[in-house]
Amino acid sequence: MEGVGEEEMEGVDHLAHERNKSEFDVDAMKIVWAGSPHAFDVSDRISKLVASDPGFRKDNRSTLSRKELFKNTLRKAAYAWKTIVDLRLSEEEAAKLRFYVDEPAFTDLHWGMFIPAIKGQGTEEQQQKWLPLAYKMQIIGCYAQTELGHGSNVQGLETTATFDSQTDEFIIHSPTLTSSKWWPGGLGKVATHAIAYARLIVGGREHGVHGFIVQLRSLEDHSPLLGITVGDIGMKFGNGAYNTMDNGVLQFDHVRIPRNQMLMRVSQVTCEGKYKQSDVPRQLVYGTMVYVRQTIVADASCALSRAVCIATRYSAVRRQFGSQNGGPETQVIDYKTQQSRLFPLLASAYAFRFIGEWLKWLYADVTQRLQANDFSTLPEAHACTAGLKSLTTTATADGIEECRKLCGGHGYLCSSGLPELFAVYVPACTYEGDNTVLLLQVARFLMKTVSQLGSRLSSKKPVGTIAYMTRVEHLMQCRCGVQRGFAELSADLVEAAVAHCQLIVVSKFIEKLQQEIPGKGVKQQLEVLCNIYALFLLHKHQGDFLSTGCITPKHAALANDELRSLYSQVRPNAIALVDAFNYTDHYLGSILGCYDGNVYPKLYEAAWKDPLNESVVPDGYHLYIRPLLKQEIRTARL
Ligand SMILES: CC/C=C\C/C=C\C/C=C\C/C=C\CCCCC(=O)SCCNC(=O)CCNC(=O)[C@H](O)C(C)(C)COP(=O)(O)OP(=O)(O)OC[C@H]1O[C@@H](n2cnc3c(N)ncnc32)[C@H](O)[C@@H]1OP(=O)(O)O
Ligand SMILES: Cc1cc2nc3c(=O)[nH]c(=O)nc-3n(C[C@H](O)[C@H](O)[C@H](O)COP(=O)(O)OP(=O)(O)OC[C@H]3O[C@@H](n4cnc5c(N)ncnc54)[C@H](O)[C@@H]3O)c2cc1C
Repeated sequence: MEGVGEEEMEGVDHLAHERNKSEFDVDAMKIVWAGSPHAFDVSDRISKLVASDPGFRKDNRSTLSRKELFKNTLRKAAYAWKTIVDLRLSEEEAAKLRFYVDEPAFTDLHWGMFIPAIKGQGTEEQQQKWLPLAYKMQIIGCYAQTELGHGSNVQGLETTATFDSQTDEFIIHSPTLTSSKWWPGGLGKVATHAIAYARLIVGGREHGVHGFIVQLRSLEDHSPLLGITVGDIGMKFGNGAYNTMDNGVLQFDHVRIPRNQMLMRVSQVTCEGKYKQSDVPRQLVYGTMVYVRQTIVADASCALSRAVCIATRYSAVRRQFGSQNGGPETQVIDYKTQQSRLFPLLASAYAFRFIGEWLKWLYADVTQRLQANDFSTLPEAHACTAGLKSLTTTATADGIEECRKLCGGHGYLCSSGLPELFAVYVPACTYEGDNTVLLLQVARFLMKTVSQLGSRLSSKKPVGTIAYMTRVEHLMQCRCGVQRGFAELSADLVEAAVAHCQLIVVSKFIEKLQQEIPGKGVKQQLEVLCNIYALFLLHKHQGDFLSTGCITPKHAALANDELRSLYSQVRPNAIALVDAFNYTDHYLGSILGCYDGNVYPKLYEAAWKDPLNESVVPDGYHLYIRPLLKQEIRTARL
């Protein structure tokens, strides 16, 4: 291009000088981030497959209407399914392909909730009947629990399921407006079936909330079945964002289903109308939520790492102030304020990755125990998944917004990828359990644990976390010691719950570093990030730590000094640490975060593609602006 300097030419890696500073083996770190060489291979291969296929294009979303956007999402979902079938992708590869397509869609709930609910709460017979249909996508399911009037309070759900022993059926009914199912993803326009949660009534007696498989639409022409009223609940936060998902509203008008469509692993109703509760905790009916919460923690590390990758690369590209004798201005990544905002988020992305790995292990362990009717770790699994889902999604949503601000004005452009990432991600603080409500569950678990174990919550933590453990115990003692009710102290107890979850994240990061971690300099980099995560939180909450007496103001000052030193150690490795996420430019969807750092020409080129620039004189000029300019409207009545 004429007049284009070397610094703006395509094909040049404008971040090469940054990559050359790296002090560790980036390829080895890619394996650590992916979880294993196999996981890296699958992830790398599938992400490139998606990035190279025009059928998965996503750069035009912000210019589509809601109906065009939704139809495009259906096209992509069908295209993804065809790709999976044609290429005979494994379940793992297929899940990765849906992840890298990167568009909220009904498939999230079909694969992420409908199928797990049947696997977790269905009998063997029910699994054998419904799972093959669901795996082949011959039925499309959603998870219909939340209602217009109740979401957090599951036991307050109003939909009824009344057993009719004459016909061996359940009658599913929405008795009130507030009992309308409201929010389930995929429900509005696509799902043919739902796992619907309703109050079970047998012989005039209520037995609490249970799950039922209900067909919603004809498999012939997709029309809603008799007694089913279903639709979309309307536009949501942001323009494109989550509006690719048909979150729906559903009302049942005395819909009849066979008795064998009640999920009966936890409880049963016999054809004689006898209600039987298996000798398993009724909370297993909540099992799908526990499963999704642990996947959401892993998803938090993905979302936060995307935002941090964009902000880190752009912070290395962007120069502002500091020019000496006409030389280049200073890279904003070299400002200590930029580092003190960005690097704790980089450390958090890695911390959440590892806690997500541990939580996946914990969930698998509790699932295995449940199969042997060992329910001993269910309360801890619930508290951990609830608390870590709350902690990581809050930190990630706040972190994505901070990354947008770290990119200055250009961070506010859709082409930065950050507004869309925030808009799609932020409901994670609400769905699968409002984050405060979930922390109250953790607080309840801590109260019970303290009352059972006395002051020491657990001695099973690495030495480096003594301060964190003491902080939790101190916060709990301050609350439990006071003779006031849980409700009165709930705001304080939630703080203790957050402290407990932060203790878990720090201790699992330290445990991760006790493992064999191959690659030159890799473990050293992770140790730096672990220390940043732990010391940043200690600095942020130093009031708590000082009040325990286990650190002094001098310790707090030393911790802050150490943080600055750690930021300096990260600085030369920052670009390599985000390269280790191995995201394609397609998946990042960000000009500011593009791999080659050639930002300005891409920003400029993208601007002219906006539909508003299809004409140099905008529609409306002659009708509204020209009269204004010509003052022909002076007499017009405004
Ligand atoms: C789709 C996902 C795909 C992939 C995932 C990857 C990334 C994510 C990306 C996108 C996600 C896509 C779409 C979003 C999907 C969102 C779907 C939803 O939102 S589904 C609806 C979610 N709804 C909730 O989470 C409701 C929250 N409320 C509750 O869980 C409960 O009401 C409550 C708050 C726990 C209260 O329960 P309850 O009223 O029964 O009573 P108690 O508090 O007294 O508890 C009694 C007793 O039970 C224990 N307990 C409670 N819950 C559980 C549990 N889940 N497991 C085990 N034990 C539980 C509790 O501790 C008490 O024990 P006790 O103290 O008595 O010993
Ligand atoms: C994008 C999106 C997708 C969703 N997908 C699905 C889906 O597929 N299937 C499905 O079933 N649902 C879905 N939901 C619904 C979601 O699960 C609920 O919105 C969520 O559980 C929160 O419940 P709520 O809306 O009733 O909030 P509420 O509980 O009404 O929360 C409102 C406020 O009240 C506070 N509050 C509530 N109870 C207490 C308490 N006991 N103590 C202190 N404070 C309290 C909360 O902290 C919050 O500040 C989705 C929601 C969203 C936003």
